[in-house]
Amino acid sequence: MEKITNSVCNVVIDKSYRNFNEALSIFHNKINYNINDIYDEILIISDQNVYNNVVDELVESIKAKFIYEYIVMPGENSKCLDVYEQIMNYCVKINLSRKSVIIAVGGGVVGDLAGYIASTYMRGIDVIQVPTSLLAQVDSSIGGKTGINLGKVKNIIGSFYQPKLTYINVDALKSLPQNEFISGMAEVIKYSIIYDYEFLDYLIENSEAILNRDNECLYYIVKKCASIKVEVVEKDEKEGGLRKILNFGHTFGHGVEKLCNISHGDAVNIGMNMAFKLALDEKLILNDYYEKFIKVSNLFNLPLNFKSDTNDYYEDFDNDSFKECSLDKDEDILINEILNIMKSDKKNSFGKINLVLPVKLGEVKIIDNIEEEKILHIIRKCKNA
Ligand SMILES: O=C(O)C(=O)C[C@@H](O)[C@H](O)[C@H](O)COP(=O)(O)O
Ligand SMILES: [Zn+2]
Repeated sequence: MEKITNSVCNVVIDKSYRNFNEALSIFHNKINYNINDIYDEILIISDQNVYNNVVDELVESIKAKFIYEYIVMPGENSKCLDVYEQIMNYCVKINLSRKSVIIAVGGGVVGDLAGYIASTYMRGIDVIQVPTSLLAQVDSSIGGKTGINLGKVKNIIGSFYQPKLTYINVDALKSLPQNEFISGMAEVIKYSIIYDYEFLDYLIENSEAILNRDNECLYYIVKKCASIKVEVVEKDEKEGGLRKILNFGHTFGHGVEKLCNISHGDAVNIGMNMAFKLALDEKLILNDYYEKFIKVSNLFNLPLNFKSDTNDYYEDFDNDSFKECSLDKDEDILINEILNIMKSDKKNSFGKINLVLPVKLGEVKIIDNIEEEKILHIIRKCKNA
């Protein structure tokens, strides 16, 4: 069991769920900790996929007297106001109090949703994150970003609300479907580009072992990413400046994610590719660095370009005339819509799009003066024919 902690974040990395109570006791300064003395009720929020694999084992190790479960449908659609309201009603029904705790067991969707419920129920009750996907273990369960989507706008409703504890069982990664694991690797690669160039070499050299989910490699990458994240979050908890680097690939990525129905990690990788291309055009980096990004993306089978499913896309428009557009026009509408989503990004202010671009090996910078035409050009270049 490994503890990564500072004034803002409390993270424990483990290899099973057996030490959950011990991990929690560290942060409550108690010995022989009994969860029933601290919390009157526990609500576990999870999704159907995770529930079948993980929840029983965890519940057994928690040994709580009053434990409830709320299981949502897997997938991004659960991060919405309707599901939020349903869970809030459930919290009221079971009498969750200010001395209760919500435990989020699952991937990014469950963590963001449960975190937001905890931060708003009775003006805030404790939340513990138990991330089970790679993406959640290395990123979304740490640092206190919570949120839900509103229509096509990702995480536009939310709060900064730190979990009491993020308890990571690396062994849970063994049972993930391969596409989900790979998608999480995009966030792992992100850390190497924003903070630790040597880590990029590690990922390239160990790609096979990582893909085979070698125990040591998994532990190493989760620890490395979690350590970077807690360091950045401690310095800038509310994303006034430095924390924006964790959003590398996300400004472009959120647009693609929403319009093309792809996973968060895949969209982030495409978004990072766009940011690299723009940095090249702006002569901020050399081609060799970009080639290395392409190499690592290929090794992990991560996408660099997006394909649009125009049928899905047009379902959201009332105006029938869109459906009669020529292919070129269709594409232009889609590309402009990605730009519109980028304009609603939370990093922006004073009408300027803030982009996180690579500027040196393992270093990125926030740049806010790129003309829209250049951004559109990059989006166009990354659209598969
Ligand atoms: O923790 C952060 O800060 C991040 O930006 C991490 C991102 O990987 C994560 O996807 C985050 O939820 C995106 O946040 P948003 O502020 O762009 O909605
Ligand atoms: Zn992300």
